[in-house]
Amino acid sequence: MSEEVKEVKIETSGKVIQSPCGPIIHGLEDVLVKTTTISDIDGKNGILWYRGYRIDDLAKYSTFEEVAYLILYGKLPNRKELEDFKELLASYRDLPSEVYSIVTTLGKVKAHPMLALEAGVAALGAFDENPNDYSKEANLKRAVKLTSALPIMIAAHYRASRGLDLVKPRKDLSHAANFLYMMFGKEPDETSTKAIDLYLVLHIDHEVPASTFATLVAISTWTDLYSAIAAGIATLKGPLHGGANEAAMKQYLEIGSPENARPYVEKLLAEGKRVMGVGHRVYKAYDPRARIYKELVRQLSEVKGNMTWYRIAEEVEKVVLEKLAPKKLYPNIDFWSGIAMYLLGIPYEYYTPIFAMSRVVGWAAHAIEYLDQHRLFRPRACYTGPHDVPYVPIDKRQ
Ligand SMILES: CC(=O)SCCNC(=O)CCNC(=O)[C@H](O)C(C)(C)COP(=O)(O)OP(=O)(O)OC[C@H]1O[C@@H](n2cnc3c(N)ncnc32)[C@H](O)[C@@H]1OP(=O)(O)O
Ligand SMILES: O=C([O-])CC(=O)C(=O)O
Repeated sequence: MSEEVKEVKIETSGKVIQSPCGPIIHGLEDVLVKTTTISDIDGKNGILWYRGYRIDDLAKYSTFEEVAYLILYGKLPNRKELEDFKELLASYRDLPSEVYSIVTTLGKVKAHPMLALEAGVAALGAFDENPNDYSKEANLKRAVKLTSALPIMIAAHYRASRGLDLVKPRKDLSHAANFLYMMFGKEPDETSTKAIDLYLVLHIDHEVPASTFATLVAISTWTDLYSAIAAGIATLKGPLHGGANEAAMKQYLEIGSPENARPYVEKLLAEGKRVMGVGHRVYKAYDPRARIYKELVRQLSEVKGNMTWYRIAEEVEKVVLEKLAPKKLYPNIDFWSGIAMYLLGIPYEYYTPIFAMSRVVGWAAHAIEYLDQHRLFRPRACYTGPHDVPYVPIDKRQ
């Protein structure tokens, strides 16, 4: 930024707190931190683009591998590029035994799998072949390696937590199918694979949410990509962000039947609590990913012969549209996504890790992009405590 810029006026439609030092843009709402060509959101109209392509088109016609290529390399692959990329991803389907050991140990003690992912990704950094190579090429290679590594870690944690033998990855399956294969030890059917694949396509990137910002803050210090991704995972875990998919499913389980949905939500709102899977910092309309995935959940529920969870969510949605839509609060992707995972037999603590398994691509792409326009993130806080307090020796303190 130019040294001549002395005064900057930041426009925000968000909440501003007046502090003794000046206005604080609460939660950095609407504050721009970088330029990007990776993804864009029209929050007013509920539209999402990856590299200029509408999410609706990519969801309909592309697989996770194609979209991951798009996010990382900036263009949709042709057939040859796609085959090569799939081969590359498959060639990295392995973990050092020490990393397996860390992840499975955390599985055995029933640690949350997001903690295992944080630890596993950081540990993987210890095995980097060229830790001092910070080039774009080296980081892109790491991004692909990490994309292959996360599903292995999640499945290893799941199996260890249940006392099951590990299932080694297969190189001949798609990213989504291999994940389900490692989880359950059998080749998945097409419907289940599609449910995971679409979940991955819809979660791959979302401009600069809290987790991507955490990744950017970390990479802005010139730390390594593994550490920056671990920061993203740590931040995604919270229930106001990625952890909302787990929280939303727990909400449906607590509701238990479609008839209980209305009184449950009305009581929640009367107590000033939040409906999980609802609301968004940027979308002031229905989240386009939620709209797409809702339809998959409906179809999957029919195939599985279990409409209960879809019906419960539908009833919750009715109350939300009635009572919260006037405040521009609508269902987000986390409202629907957990139900599909539940129908696939995946326990709820794995829903956010599966989100991370996709978002790792977006985190890495944003970190790599930011290194080209790099400046250290270092904001200020307005200190409101006292100064020059007289020092009291320990024996004289009250
Ligand atoms: C993949 C993702 O990360 S998507 C987001 C996933 N998170 C969730 O689903 C958790 C539930 N949702 C929320 O907590 C919020 O909507 C967030 C955190 C996502 C966004 O919140 P913010 O932009 O910070 O909005 P903020 O917290 O200022 O809320 C604005 C108003 O809406 C209300 N509100 C926001 N979300 C909800 C909700 N889910 N249920 C009920 N009321 C809500 C707040 O109480 C507040 O009301 P007030 O102005 O009367 O005090
Ligand atoms: O954009 C956000 O704040 C959260 C979100 O939906 C995502 O990360 O997918």
